[in-house]
Amino acid sequence: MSADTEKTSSEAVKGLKGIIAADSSICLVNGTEGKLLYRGYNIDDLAENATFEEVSFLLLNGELPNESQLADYQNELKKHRSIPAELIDTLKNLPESAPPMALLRSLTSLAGVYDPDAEEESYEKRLEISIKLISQIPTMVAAIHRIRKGLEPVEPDSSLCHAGNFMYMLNGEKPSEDATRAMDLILTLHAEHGLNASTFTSRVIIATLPDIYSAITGAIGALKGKLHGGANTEVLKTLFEIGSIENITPYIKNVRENKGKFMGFGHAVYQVEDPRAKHLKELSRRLGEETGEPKWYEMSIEMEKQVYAEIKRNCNVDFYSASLQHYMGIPGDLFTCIFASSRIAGWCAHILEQLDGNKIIRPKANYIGYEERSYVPVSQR
Ligand SMILES: CC(=O)SCCNC(=O)CCNC(=O)[C@H](O)C(C)(C)COP(=O)(O)OP(=O)(O)OC[C@H]1O[C@@H](n2cnc3c(N)ncnc32)[C@H](O)[C@@H]1OP(=O)(O)O
Ligand SMILES: O=C([O-])CC(=O)C(=O)O
Repeated sequence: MSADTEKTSSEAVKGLKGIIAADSSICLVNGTEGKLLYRGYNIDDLAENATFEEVSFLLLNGELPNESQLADYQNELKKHRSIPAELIDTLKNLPESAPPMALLRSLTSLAGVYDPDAEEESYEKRLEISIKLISQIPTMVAAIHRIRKGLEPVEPDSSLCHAGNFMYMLNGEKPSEDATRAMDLILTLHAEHGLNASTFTSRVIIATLPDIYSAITGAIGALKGKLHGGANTEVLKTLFEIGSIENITPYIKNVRENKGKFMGFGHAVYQVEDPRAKHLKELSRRLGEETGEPKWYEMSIEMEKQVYAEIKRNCNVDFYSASLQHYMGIPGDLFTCIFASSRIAGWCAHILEQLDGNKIIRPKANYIGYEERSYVPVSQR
């Protein structure tokens, strides 16, 4: 009998909640204190002071870069920004109606096919592929955004920083300093979060020793789900569906009566406020004022209050990122792709960590099926 078919009395831990599945020095998520550290640095410090270039370097390498390391890293990111023309050609032939995350998942897989280094196994090459992916996922996302709007993709601009260039490739216009900072903050806050579902997926895949593109393609698939990264898209849909503050109470009643879920609320780890939410909330407030459309922010504030009163769950990172990204002119169905453009840094850091002293990840199921039984020929069933 294989391990899976052995009868066992032990019970499965649903969702593997609380199970320690790896040693990791990348990120601490303290769910009772509401504290998040990337490589020991508090997310509040990073949100206020660091750029995504510094944060992604930190996640990959374990330390913040000094000036010359940062300059080299920025140059490397810039060098890799363009994606193969074949990806653009393929994208133009894929259905425009496909969800952007499905397009991103497909393009990432295809990028691996066109990367001559994809199967390289040295640490140096794997680090280079990681940097390439951190650089190119935003280029893919911007191309997806523009092509489905019937526009040509915009070539990257090497005079712009990572976040500024991302905004530029999305909109075709040089972004303001404020818009660049807003994107930088979103990228910093979403970059890493321990063994969440998509990161765990990336580690499970890389542990079988395929190539990094395979692991990232799988991670994008996991992030797409609405219980994970896909929740931000659902939050904006919810706000639009509710439409005004007066409709929040009946909406909540309806969700409860139908045993539904409040998207952007609850968390597998945080029992207190998600430490990232306040940063997104404050920026959403500011942009709501600046755009003269404070309604979505104000509705979010009221939702937060009423949902907490109803289910005693705080909002998570996906909640205020919805109104915020809406104010930034990003369409709702692209939000999860923006999330992926950030979380790629965490995924790659975990992939490199997993490969250092790798062991295949293979838990065991508590078999609850039939005892052994005899095959019955089809004519006798
Ligand atoms: C980047 C991220 O991935 S952050 C999370 C993004 N996802 C969402 O916002 C989707 C809505 N939230 C949820 O579905 C959940 O809170 C999750 C998936 C995030 C966490 O799930 P769990 O770890 O099971 O959380 P928890 O133990 O608190 O949930 C227990 C019960 O509380 C209730 N609950 C938790 N969150 C919610 C919610 N948002 N709305 C309604 N009820 C909820 C449910 O009854 C849940 O049981 P169920 O999942 O069987 O329906
Ligand atoms: O950690 C989790 O379970 C979900 C996640 O990715 C995040 O909150 O950023």
